[in-house]
Amino acid sequence: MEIVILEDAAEIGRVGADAFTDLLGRRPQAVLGLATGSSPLSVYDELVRRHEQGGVSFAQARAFTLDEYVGLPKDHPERYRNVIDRDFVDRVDFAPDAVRGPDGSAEDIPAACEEYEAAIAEAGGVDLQILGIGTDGHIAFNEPGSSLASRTRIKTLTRQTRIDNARFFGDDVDAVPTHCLTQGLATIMAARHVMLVATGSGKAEAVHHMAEGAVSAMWPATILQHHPHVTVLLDPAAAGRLQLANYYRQTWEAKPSWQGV
Ligand SMILES: N[C@@H]1[C@@H](O)[C@H](O)[C@@H](COP(=O)(O)O)O[C@@H]1O
Repeated sequence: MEIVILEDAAEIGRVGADAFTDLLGRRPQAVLGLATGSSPLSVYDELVRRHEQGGVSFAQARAFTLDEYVGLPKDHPERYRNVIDRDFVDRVDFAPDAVRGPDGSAEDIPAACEEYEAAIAEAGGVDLQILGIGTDGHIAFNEPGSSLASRTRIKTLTRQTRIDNARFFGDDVDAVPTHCLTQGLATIMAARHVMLVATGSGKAEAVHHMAEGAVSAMWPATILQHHPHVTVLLDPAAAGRLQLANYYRQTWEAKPSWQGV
């Protein structure tokens, strides 16, 4: 796991966008994994800026999103599919239907989850997956206790996650759906490169467990310790509880400039 402690969200945006730009330069048909939430926004904003300047195109790429609330109407502004369209997809040049997400309004939920897994596999798997992390160490919506071998499925959201996300639902925790569909931990682990972004002191404990704690379903992001290519982009506040922070800083400073994340 490569831990990179950067100055602020703007620098995270630049380093994160470099990984996408390099990949799409080498492989325009790359398969991307997109995440909703505030953490990836600086990366998306930087990619949009580069796209507008002609520096990167998504026209041949495909993408899969991580998760979706169950039961929100298609036009609900907080439906994750609408959020990712607004935050990123509609601001660049993806082809129509190039971006897919789990179908939270499917009548047959288990069949929709199986189909989603099959679609990712058929596309050849995800080349680069961007991720945020929850304050309790969840990734996508894999809450504590999730099977480390899980695949796309329906999950019940924890009270904490519903409280964390109530800010998007007029601060009304009861308006936050109780269930979601989410890629499983094994689905995420199959991505060839995982890039996790975290900012702010609220994420410091989860980040410490993820990078330096014991691998456990209680902190689902710890499964990433078993992944061969993970890049973690942090601001100093999110890195605030890392025991090896000085070592991570030295490693990044000593990295040859030609070598990307
Ligand atoms: N399902 C999403 C996660 O994918 C996201 O990582 C997390 C943190 O969100 P934020 O980046 O806004 O802190 O929130 C939600 O629970």
